[in-house]
Amino acid sequence: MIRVGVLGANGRMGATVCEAVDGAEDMELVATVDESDSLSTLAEREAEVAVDFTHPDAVMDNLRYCAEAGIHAVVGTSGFDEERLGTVSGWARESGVGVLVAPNFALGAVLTMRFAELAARYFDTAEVIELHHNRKVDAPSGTAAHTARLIGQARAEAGLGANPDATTSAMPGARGAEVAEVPVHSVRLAGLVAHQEVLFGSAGETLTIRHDSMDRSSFMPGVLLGVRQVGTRPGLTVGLDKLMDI
Ligand SMILES: NC(=O)C1=CN([C@@H]2O[C@H](COP(=O)(O)OP(=O)(O)OC[C@H]3O[C@@H](n4cnc5c(N)ncnc54)[C@H](OP(=O)(O)O)[C@@H]3O)[C@@H](O)[C@H]2O)C=CC1
Ligand SMILES: O=C(O)C1=N[C@H](C(=O)O)C[C@H](O)C1
Repeated sequence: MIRVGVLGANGRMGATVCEAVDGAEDMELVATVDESDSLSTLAEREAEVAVDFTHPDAVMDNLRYCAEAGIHAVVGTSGFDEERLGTVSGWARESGVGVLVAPNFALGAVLTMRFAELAARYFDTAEVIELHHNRKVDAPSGTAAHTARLIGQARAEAGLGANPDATTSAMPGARGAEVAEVPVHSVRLAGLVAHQEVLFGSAGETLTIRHDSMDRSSFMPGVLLGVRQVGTRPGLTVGLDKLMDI
């Protein structure tokens, strides 16, 4: 049995993770932690793996605690850039724990990112539109930022320059945020869960890759896979694709 603690247990994702861990035959939910609880609960209850779905402002303190306490971590919380990943990688290396940071745990979203990475070199222009529920605190989504970075890297490796774009006059925000020179547009709408479109265009053709999470259960197989494997992967792993052989 893997002893699991959940950080952000009362949140939308945390509550769903608690149910999924409870229902997994090879896991035991030993600790639930929210903002008013002490992180030391994790060590007191001898958690082996902590799952973090909290807030970009909280996740770094949580991960430093887990590394110091020798607890592996599966992280879904957004807000990771290269600097944060470097810091977490250092903590994981020093302590010997495994840390999995996954921008998105839904299988279809992981495939979307991989397909986008493959397609990027073949098209002149690329843009990302992400659509989420209106309670989401950050924009753009971690998934969209990660997708844009993968596209930007693939374009650079293929020797493509910036998106050709004749816009010389635009209202602030009209062309979205730029991540790795890829425009990223964020929609926030009551009723949505998590959705993304990656659009590619060249002369005479476009390619649209779309993924929809209609329910938070879509993230659970990926989270449980992460919990099962993180202890066998010391150091930092970024992206669920590394555990899926794609
Ligand atoms: N990688 C993936 O597949 C997915 C990632 N996410 C990401 O997960 C994160 C959480 O999303 P969601 O569940 O919708 O958000 P919620 O706001 O519903 O949940 C966050 C929870 O974390 C709690 N919290 C805040 N600070 C701390 C802290 N220091 N220690 C412990 N708990 C804390 C909050 O408590 P309180 O409300 O009292 O502040 C709240 O219960 C976001 O960053 C989101 O982008 C979401 C879905 C999928
Ligand atoms: O806040 C959410 O809901 C989600 N957050 C993650 C992100 O920022 O990419 C993953 C998914 O899009 C749902």
